[in-house]
Amino acid sequence: MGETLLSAFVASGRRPGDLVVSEKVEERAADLRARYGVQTTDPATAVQRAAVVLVVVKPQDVAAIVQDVAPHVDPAATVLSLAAGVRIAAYEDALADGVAVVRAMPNTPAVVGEGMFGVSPGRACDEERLAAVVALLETGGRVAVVPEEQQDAVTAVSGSGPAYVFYLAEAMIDAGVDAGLDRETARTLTEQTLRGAAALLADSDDEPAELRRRVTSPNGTTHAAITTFDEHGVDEGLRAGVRAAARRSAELSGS
Ligand SMILES: NC(=O)C1=CN([C@@H]2O[C@H](COP(=O)(O)OP(=O)(O)OC[C@H]3O[C@@H](n4cnc5c(N)ncnc54)[C@H](O)[C@@H]3O)[C@@H](O)[C@H]2O)C=CC1
Ligand SMILES: O=C(O)[C@@H]1CCC=N1
Repeated sequence: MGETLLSAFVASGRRPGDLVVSEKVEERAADLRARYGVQTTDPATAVQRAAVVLVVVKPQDVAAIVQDVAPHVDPAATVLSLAAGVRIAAYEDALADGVAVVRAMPNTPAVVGEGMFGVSPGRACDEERLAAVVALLETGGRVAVVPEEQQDAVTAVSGSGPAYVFYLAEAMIDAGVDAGLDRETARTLTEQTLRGAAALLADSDDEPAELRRRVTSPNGTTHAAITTFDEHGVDEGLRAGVRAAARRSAELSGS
């Protein structure tokens, strides 16, 4: 995820010389230097002159790294956490007063500049510092600002959401093969249908139910498919799955 953001920053025109990366696996650090032209150093040195400090390690590694860097973070800096389930208070307790904290839940389409970030500002984060973080993340996709209590819902909808779409894609491709298509053609048809439907949804002010109605001829093929989905409880299953993700997110963040 850190590299995804790094590549988005560089692709959007940020100068590699303005970015400092800390990566403990030296081979990986060398690779990042070679491919992006950034400097790498240890975390405490990396944060010293940083206006924005991104924390993109596994949630269980956050406490140790924040402890390490806390004395070196500029009080005027913003710490942006991308770690799932780690609460703003955990950062605020460890960092000096005045350091702004922003918690963000990314998703993997940021790799292609189409990510969705749900961001929540902490108590020391003013409008100006929040706007700077939003502008930074917009290089990797869209940003929605939500209160921290809604981060479990964001995680369930957009954080895990790409996996739900890939799950649908797997089923559509397999069903296409069962219906007689070769796998490559089934993938092309599925891929472009998902892309086209997503673009239409994004472009339209109409509700998804209305867009669906326009595809559905009376007693036609779409009607046959949707009726079968309903008989199999697909809608109910999806809603239950998203609720389970939100519950799991709450458990993981200890709330
Ligand atoms: N919403 C989503 O779809 C996803 C969210 N994430 C979030 O992003 C965060 C990072 O996850 P990944 O990128 O999958 O983890 P990762 O383990 O692939 O990357 C973390 C990197 O940080 C380095 N690192 C760890 N501790 C370090 C230290 N003390 N000093 C310097 N470098 C250190 C590791 O060597 C590793 O290269 C997680 O907290 C996760 O919640 C990650 C992937 C997907
Ligand atoms: O599956 C997970 O727990 C993480 C958080 C959201 C996406 N991946």
